[in-house]
Amino acid sequence: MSQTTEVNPDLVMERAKCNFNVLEVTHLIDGGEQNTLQRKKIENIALNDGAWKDPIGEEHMTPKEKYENSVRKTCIYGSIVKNELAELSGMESFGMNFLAVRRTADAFFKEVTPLLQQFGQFVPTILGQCTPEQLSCWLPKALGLKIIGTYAQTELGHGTFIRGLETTATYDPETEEFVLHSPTLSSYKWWAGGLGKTVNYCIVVAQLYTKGECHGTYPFMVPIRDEDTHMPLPGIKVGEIGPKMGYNTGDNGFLAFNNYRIPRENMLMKHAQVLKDGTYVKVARHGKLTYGTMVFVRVVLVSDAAFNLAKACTIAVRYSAIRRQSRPRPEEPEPQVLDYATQQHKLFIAIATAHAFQLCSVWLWDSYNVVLAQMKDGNTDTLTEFHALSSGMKAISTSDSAQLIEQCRHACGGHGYMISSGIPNLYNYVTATRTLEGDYTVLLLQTARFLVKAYEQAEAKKPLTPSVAYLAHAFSGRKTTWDSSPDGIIRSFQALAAGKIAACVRNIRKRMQAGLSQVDAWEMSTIQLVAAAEAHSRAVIADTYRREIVRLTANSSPNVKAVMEQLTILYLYYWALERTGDLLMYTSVSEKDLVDLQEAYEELLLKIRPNAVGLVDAFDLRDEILHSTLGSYDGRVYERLMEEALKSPLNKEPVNQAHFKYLKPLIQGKL
Ligand SMILES: CCCCCCCC/C=C\CCCCCCCCCCC/C=C/C(=O)SCCNC(=O)CCNC(=O)[C@H](O)C(C)(C)COP(=O)(O)OP(=O)(O)OC[C@H]1O[C@@H](n2cnc3c(N)ncnc32)[C@H](O)[C@@H]1OP(=O)(O)O
Ligand SMILES: Cc1cc2nc3c(=O)[nH]c(=O)nc-3n(C[C@H](O)[C@H](O)[C@H](O)COP(=O)(O)OP(=O)(O)OC[C@H]3O[C@@H](n4cnc5c(N)ncnc54)[C@H](O)[C@@H]3O)c2cc1C
Repeated sequence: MSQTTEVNPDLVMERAKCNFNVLEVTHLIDGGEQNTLQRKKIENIALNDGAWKDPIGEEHMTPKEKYENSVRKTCIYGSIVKNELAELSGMESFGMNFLAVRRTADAFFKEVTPLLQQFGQFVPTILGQCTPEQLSCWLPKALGLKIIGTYAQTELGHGTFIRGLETTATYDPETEEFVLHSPTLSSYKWWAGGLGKTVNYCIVVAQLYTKGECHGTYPFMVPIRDEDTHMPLPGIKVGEIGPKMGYNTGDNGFLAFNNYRIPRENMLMKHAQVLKDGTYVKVARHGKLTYGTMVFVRVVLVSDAAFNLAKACTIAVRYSAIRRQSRPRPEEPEPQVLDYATQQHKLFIAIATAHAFQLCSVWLWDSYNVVLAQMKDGNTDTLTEFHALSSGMKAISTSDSAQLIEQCRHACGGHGYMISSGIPNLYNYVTATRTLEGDYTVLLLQTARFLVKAYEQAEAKKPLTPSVAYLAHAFSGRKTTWDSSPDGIIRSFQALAAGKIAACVRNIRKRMQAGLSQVDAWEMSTIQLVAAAEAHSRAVIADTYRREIVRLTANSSPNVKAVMEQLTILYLYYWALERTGDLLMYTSVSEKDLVDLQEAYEELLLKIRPNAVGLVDAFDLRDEILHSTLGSYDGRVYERLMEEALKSPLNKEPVNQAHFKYLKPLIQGKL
């Protein structure tokens, strides 16, 4: 935690008020004291020297300067953390070092590094899609940054619908090569991070053709730039796609092929092979194993959502503690805005949600490792459920985080709109994660597919997998009894998920009986299917959060236990109150129960209030990582805002030339 000599007196007072051991909660969030120590060690090594600091604020740079500055910092950061990056050589070991490296990277990059995809997708695809020989050839090069790569799947015309990709990879047995071709403008690869200017290699997803037959999409390792001159290779057209809402230091690019040849060995052949004579051999037992990188990144994005939300609430809570506004009691000074119940309503759910997503991400990661281990033994049975689970969690966590980060901006009033508050960059980053790696709606519809099948299993009294075991109770014919205990509320969330899934199934059947095809009946029901998948995912998140907190605080000190319990209950009450209509429909909840619940929620806000600053301090986010005038540990908000204002290039001269060039002639009536 960064310390300065002068700390805003309101923050000093808040920290004195906090009744729990902040460090104990930090350990809990990090997954143990050892992890905290290791994270801090990496942060200290990376951040204590400062050579990476921006010469001028990045927001004042041109796009070209921003990009070049980001590459500069990437190289400094890469040299500092190269040992930690090597840890990636086994996906299972994606542990604390990797998370600490990802977290510390944010001190260097307010937006993103052009090498994000090198570690977020390129290396994971090599790990997940290569044969052992390919792995030993490419993995050391990628980890050692001898080759720099990205993952180019999305095209101008298709992102969601992978089977609709148009880029072709046609095998030529004469030369034992694949010929990559982009037949149309819509087939141009589009979006891949780092592709515009940075990478020299690219994993390209293309339709595989051999012996005149198309076998679907597969990944190919494709050199696109000369390893010495960095010039695009003949047959390659590559460039950057232009300014975006965020990710502007990430040089997302486009790429097209003109009958471009690569050796046969460059098809990533873990799941299917093309033999020298062009024979296609399918190895995988599950049809979607080539989608593996997406599953991996979706899991990572849940932890990313938690981390970025933690940053936003640290900023907004600290700022709300030092910001004083209005005078409800004329005889008293202006209160801290954090004392307003409406402000607490905006912010405490953000803290609880950051905890919920953090714990769910660890649980999801552990479940993923179980699935990977089973797949190593040839068993892909659990992949479908895991795909449904990770799709739903990715959709909800990225979407809720973006919305809550925006809520944190609202909580910071006008100053939250300043780039220097740190919140706009956070929002721009996180809101993109709702779309990338599978759009929100599209992923929830994947979850819904699984839920409808699970419902049919339950109906037929067949065994159910753990995440949908609650469906077994969906056929009692009675409404679930409302009970405002934590377990009772979770049961109600499950009941309303079950009720919504049942309604979808009924609707689909009714529409099919009325003569619609299965596809049309499904399509007509998709609004409800998305709502059902959302309800299911929320029930899983609420249940996991509650279970994990109970488990992790079993030996905690009483005050830590109490405040963690308060946050989980706040989370449950908040979502119950957000879904009162659904609860009335699917449970026995009464009007009085809901009035009581609202009152209990408001009382809970008051209980959490004295610990609010302590709770965000426990996220232990260094000022360098927060990049915020409003959220620094010392709370010197107004001084920092003024310092940043003075850095504006417009303040470098007393009068701007535009005055003489345009305004003066206008004022003088000469225009
Ligand atoms: C030098 C030092 C510098 C250091 C700096 C380092 C700092 C950083 C450190 C570390 C990095 C950490 C990383 C952090 C964060 C990572 C961010 C990375 C950036 C990401 C940028 C974005 C990238 C992208 O977006 S890549 C493109 C992603 N694209 C998509 O996601 C497309 C979405 N579409 C789909 O997934 C599919 O098309 C579909 C699922 C919607 C439909 O597929 P389709 O084939 O049509 O399937 P369908 O016929 O509908 O059948 C569905 C059945 O298939 C099953 N199924 C579908 N998908 C899967 C799956 N993945 N797994 C298993 N099963 C699947 C499904 O269940 C259906 O089964 P059923 O039985 O038939 O019902
Ligand atoms: C910042 C950023 C970085 C990216 N990085 C990469 C990268 O490195 N590599 C890469 O390959 N790609 C990358 N992408 C692309 C990303 O994966 C796609 O944008 C994403 O998968 C969404 O696909 P789309 O753009 O085709 O959206 P579309 O599918 O065109 O979505 C448009 C709308 O249609 C809806 N829709 C689409 N299909 C359906 C359906 N079946 N049912 C109901 N509604 C539907 C969606 O919900 C959405 O509202 C990146 C994107 C962004 C924004």
